[in-house]
Amino acid sequence: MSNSALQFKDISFHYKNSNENAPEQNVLEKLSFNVKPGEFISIVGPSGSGKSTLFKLITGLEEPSFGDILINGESYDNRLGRVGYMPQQDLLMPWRTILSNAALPLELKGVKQQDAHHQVMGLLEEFGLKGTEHKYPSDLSGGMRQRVSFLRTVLSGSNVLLLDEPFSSLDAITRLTMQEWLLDQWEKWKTTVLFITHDVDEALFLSDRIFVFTKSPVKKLEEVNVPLDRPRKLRDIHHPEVIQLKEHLLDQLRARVEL
Ligand SMILES: Nc1ncnc2c1ncn2[C@@H]1O[C@H](COP(=O)(O)OP(=O)(O)OP(=O)(O)O)[C@@H](O)[C@H]1O
Repeated sequence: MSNSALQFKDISFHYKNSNENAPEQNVLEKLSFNVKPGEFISIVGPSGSGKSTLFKLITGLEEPSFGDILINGESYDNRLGRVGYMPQQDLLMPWRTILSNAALPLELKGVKQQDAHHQVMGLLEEFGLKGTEHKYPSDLSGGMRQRVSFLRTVLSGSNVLLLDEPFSSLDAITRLTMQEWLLDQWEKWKTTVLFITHDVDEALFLSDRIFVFTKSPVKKLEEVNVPLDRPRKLRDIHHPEVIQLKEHLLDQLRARVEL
């Protein structure tokens, strides 16, 4: 097994400009980093700093202008479908039951509907969704819908999951419950997670490392290691060392916003 779940080697990227005479502005420039299997990485940075662009490159929706992206040590001509992606909004289909929503990635991979449903039924309890199989998305709370969305992402079968601000639309209490729930799930499935968030507390509670996008274009990755053991409790982020780290992160982010 490769000791890298995701590797960026000298990645540069710019969006094509509709005005051919305008200079091309790199969003990422010769960016390199390595994520080890099983790591939980959060990405924080102000609006427009390139977080979503990073995800678009990993999923293969965009191609780098230079450099190489490796998933589990391999470089692919087409990365689409190689990683699991969970968007900010759950994107569940309102006309499909929870069972058939969750089974969708399996069916897309060619698994027979009956087998896909059987597999999902075996997982609903573990995802805190027991008894919801015949309900519709509108019958569920926001937190439960995000659990279905996460189940769907896990069923993509990839060991690398990209989660794009998955809890940002939830109320504060549900959000905290979901953060603890996500850590339990991550420990259970032993996946590698990249998690975009605007919430520094959330990043500190969840992550092994935090990537901070401060300068544009993103060249060298600013990163911090979170000095907390696992399993974690929410109160752990009030540890003096973590509070100091939070101040440091906020200073970095403020410096960028004031540019
Ligand atoms: N499709 C596109 N075409 C041209 N420029 C784009 C496109 N998408 C994003 N950009 C630009 O690329 C830069 C990075 O944008 P990106 O969406 O990656 O930032 P972000 O950190 O995810 O922001 P947010 O937190 O608001 O989602 C910004 O300057 C943005 O305007």
